[in-house]
Amino acid sequence: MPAPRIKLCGLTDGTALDAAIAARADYAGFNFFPSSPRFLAPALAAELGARAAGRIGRVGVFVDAADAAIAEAVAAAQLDAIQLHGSETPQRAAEIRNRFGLPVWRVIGVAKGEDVAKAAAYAGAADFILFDAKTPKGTLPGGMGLAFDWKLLAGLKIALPWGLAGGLNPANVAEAVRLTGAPLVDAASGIESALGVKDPALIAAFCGAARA
Ligand SMILES: O=C(O)c1ccccc1N[C@@H]1O[C@H](COP(=O)(O)O)[C@@H](O)[C@H]1O
Repeated sequence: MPAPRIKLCGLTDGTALDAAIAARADYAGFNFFPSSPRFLAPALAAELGARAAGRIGRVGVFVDAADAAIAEAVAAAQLDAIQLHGSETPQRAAEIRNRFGLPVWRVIGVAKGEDVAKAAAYAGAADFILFDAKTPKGTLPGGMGLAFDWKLLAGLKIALPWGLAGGLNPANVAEAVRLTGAPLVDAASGIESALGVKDPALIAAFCGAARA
């Protein structure tokens, strides 16, 4: 099984970004959801986006965002892809893809087997599916460190490239990859020493374990 690609999400400072690049992560996630503890304001997004250029892919995370907010972030951070982590329909995902000319990653929240099947509706509308744990109502839609039952992805048949998120950390990512065969893994809180504070040692450990 080839090693998975790695996305490290919610980077908010140059030290964490440099650690992600040094650990050979494939994507840096920049969070543009204002309620997130990992929210990145446009001025800092511009700085990190420029620092990342040509060294790591830049993925912007949005939750039911308006076009104007997406446009501002795309321009500031020079995004390479747009991750939709809200309740965006296939129609809205396709509209965003057409409007911004960037690959769209659609997140599917999983609690039960039937949730996994919802990914099929995004064929032709999104470019990539990211399965993440469904979070409790009234909380953040992601970045909560919650995992779902990875066995729900057993025998997955899907027309789009896909990845796994939700509660991944240096201690469990190897097992998650072994059980699911995920071609990409994504972590936010599992590489932090405190809420919203990325830890370079955990970043290195996560990338090493994901590839082990
Ligand atoms: O990280 C956040 O704060 C966040 C807020 C709103 C939507 C998505 C968010 N993060 C995404 O959720 C996954 C899983 O997070 P975790 O590893 O379980 O903490 C993360 O990789 C981001 O893509």
